[in-house]
Amino acid sequence: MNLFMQQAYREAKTGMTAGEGGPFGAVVVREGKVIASAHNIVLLTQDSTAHAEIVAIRKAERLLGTHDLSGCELYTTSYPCPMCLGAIMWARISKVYYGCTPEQVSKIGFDDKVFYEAIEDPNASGLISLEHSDSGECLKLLADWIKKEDRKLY
Ligand SMILES: Nc1nc2[nH]cnc2c(=O)[nH]1
Repeated sequence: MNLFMQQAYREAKTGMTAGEGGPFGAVVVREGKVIASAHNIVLLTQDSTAHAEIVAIRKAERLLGTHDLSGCELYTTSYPCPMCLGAIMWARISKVYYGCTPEQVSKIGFDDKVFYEAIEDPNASGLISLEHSDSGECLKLLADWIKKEDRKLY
């Protein structure tokens, strides 16, 4: 096994053995060096967003003092769920190595694949209702932002 994937694997094993979360680990690497590694801590922290990839990204960003992880790679023991894939893209990580597939993860009861299917048409999924509301007022925020001279896009 690749050394970075080995570290992600050990993270996953440690986390699940301790009862901190599901069997998932992730490592952020830059120029061949580990910047941060983490495992899923959803159960430990009672935080549904504390997936291995998100925790690793947060640690790496805190350590490097930036929200921009371009040039970094991510090793994760399973294919990222839709939330993590979004976080990975927001962090500008452009290379991901994954171990298990969403199909394999779904076989042990996690909903990663279900959510991927729902995202294609959330309102038709039966899982969630998304309703457009107060658009005029909210649009003012965007107008204010575009007028803000010191705005920083990320
Ligand atoms: N890739 C991945 N899938 C998950 N599904 C539930 N939790 C996780 C996680 O931490 N990582």
